Amino acid sequence: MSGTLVLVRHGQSDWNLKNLFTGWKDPDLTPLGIQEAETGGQALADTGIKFDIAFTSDLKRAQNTLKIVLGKLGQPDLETIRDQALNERDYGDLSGLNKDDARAKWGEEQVHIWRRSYDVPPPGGESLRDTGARVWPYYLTEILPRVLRGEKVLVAAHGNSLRSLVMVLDKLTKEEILGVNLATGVPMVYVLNADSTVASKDVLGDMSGAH
Ligand SMILES: O=C(O)[C@@H](CO)OP(=O)(O)O
Repeated sequence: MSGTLVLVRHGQSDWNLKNLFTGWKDPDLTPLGIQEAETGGQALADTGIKFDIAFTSDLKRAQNTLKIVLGKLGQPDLETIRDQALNERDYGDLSGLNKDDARAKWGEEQVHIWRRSYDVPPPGGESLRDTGARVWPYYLTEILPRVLRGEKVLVAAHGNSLRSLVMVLDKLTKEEILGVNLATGVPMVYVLNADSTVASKDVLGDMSGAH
């Protein structure tokens, strides 16, 4: 039996708009972020999918994205599990700083390494590997068993917490994950085989503008 796993990054947040490192801070969606969640939700609704359960983080930009998507799906009361295991990567001392100011201070390359490398943590924060070390066990114990039972599972979370999952699902190397950026509000539909490998991946939107 194979199940379906849909991953969606939250719509644009207020701090995405202000170009601030966010991490575990808790800004809400902007009007554009609301629109992005609506567009992603509509794209999912158009596939005719009905979910058995949803997961989200402890942060309101992901929770509110999920709420909007579930509204579009006509499943506003779907059972939802919230867990901080799915939170964004903790940006440590960079949280709240402007990304361009950080580039001016530490250099373009260093900031890119902090943002996108696999194993270099930002000062006082989590590397992608550290993030994966909490996301992946949660996925294995709470999410994957349901997918393998044939359920359809929706996960609304964050750019880097989802990159840590995508890295493993798509079998990407440390070098390959450096170039991966997830667009806000664009659902990724994975169908998994019974052995938990990926049978197919369908991206319902445009990832090319993500940065
Ligand atoms: O600020 C953050 O928490 C993340 C996601 O918006 O930023 P980045 O894309 O730089 O990892």
